[in-house]
Amino acid sequence: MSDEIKKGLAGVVVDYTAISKVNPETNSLLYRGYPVQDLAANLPFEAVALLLWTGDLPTEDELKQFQEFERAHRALDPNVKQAIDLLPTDCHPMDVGRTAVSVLGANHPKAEDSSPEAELEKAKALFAAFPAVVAYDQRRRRGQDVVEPNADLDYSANFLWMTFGEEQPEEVVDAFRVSMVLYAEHSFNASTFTARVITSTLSDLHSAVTGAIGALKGPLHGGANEAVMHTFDEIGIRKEESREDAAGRAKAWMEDALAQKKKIMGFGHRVYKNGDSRVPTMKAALDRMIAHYGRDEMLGLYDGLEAAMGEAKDIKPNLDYPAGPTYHLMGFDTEMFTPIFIASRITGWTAHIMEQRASNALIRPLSEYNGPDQRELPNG
Ligand SMILES: CC(=O)SCCNC(=O)CCNC(=O)[C@H](O)C(C)(C)COP(=O)(O)OP(=O)(O)OC[C@H]1O[C@@H](n2cnc3c(N)ncnc32)[C@H](O)[C@@H]1OP(=O)(O)O
Ligand SMILES: O=C([O-])CC(=O)C(=O)O
Repeated sequence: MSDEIKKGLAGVVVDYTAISKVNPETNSLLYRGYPVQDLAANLPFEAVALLLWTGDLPTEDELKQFQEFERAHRALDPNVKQAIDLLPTDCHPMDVGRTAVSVLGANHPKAEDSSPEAELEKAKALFAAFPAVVAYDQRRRRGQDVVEPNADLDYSANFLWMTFGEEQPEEVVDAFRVSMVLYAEHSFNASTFTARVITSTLSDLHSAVTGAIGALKGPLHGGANEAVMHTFDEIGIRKEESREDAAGRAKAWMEDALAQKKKIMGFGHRVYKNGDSRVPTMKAALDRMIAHYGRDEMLGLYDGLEAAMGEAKDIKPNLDYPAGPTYHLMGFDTEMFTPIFIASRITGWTAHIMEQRASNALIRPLSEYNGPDQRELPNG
């Protein structure tokens, strides 16, 4: 292999971006210059979405207008419902999310209009429409009907309302909001890069988001939040177990898994090598949910796995590690975790789609051929 080849584009800088700065040296993440922790502590997710799209925090009026828009566009689209109903209830919910975005694109009157105004409008509409897809998909798998949106509730509270058919306590809504802010944007990760590659061919916004969903599904990327829960399930969640006992079992599980050279989902990161900047904020939200639901044994499992991984390999958790158990405690089915990630990352993806389009160059790297030399057909 040539020295020039960078497998997985590791360490390669391919373009500028003004949307977010991931800094592994200072272990920080800025959205448009603002530390993500500050945004998560202070702002509704709708304001963070506007920040990512426009580059600036919205004024009170701009936020209010967007919140009204979001409320007006959040009901499950009848075309989308029809398409979802054709899909088996045992397919992966990421397939449902991918299909829903594709259907929304095919039905959008400005699907082929890539002016900045049309792109922003499409991004906002997708942001508003997607929670109903996740909510309905979880419900139909449980044999339940659609829950109509509740116009008294903001984005995060309504997401939970449409999923569970009940208003959730403030601290649960807040932990969910925090997760949405933290998942929104992370520079040139695999799914965002996918969206930018698709956009670079001058394809449309919904195609780029559909492709990004495909990239997010994999367990090396967004699918890890679901995989973390499978680990917890494999170890066994025993309600009422003491934190210490749960931690002991988790530690033993991890030592065994590492001895078998298994890759443990929810740990490690391509860019952060000394811990993910978002984990402390998400872990604090998880701690609040553990206290709220009285589920100390979950903390034992969490701590036991983290400690054993740290001792054996010094590899730190990534955002998916605390996010998975948080969504579990809230009552989401495990396979819905990555679709929730879509709902959040739609903001980052669409901001990157607009940025790519504004300063486009076709993304088309080179490869070094290592197949057989030129040869002739047997009867040539
Ligand atoms: C929101 C997100 O998308 S965050 C990422 C979510 N993904 C996961 O949690 C999946 C699990 N983690 C991983 O597979 C990796 O850490 C990745 C894909 C995220 C990053 O991978 P890379 O930067 O390519 O690092 P790479 O996979 O080469 O790992 C370097 C070394 O650490 C080890 N390692 C890294 N992560 C893990 C892990 N989760 N479990 C066990 N070993 C690991 C690798 O086996 C490798 O060891 P080696 O040098 O002895 O072969
Ligand atoms: O940056 C990455 O490679 C993956 C990640 O953490 C994200 O997309 O949030």
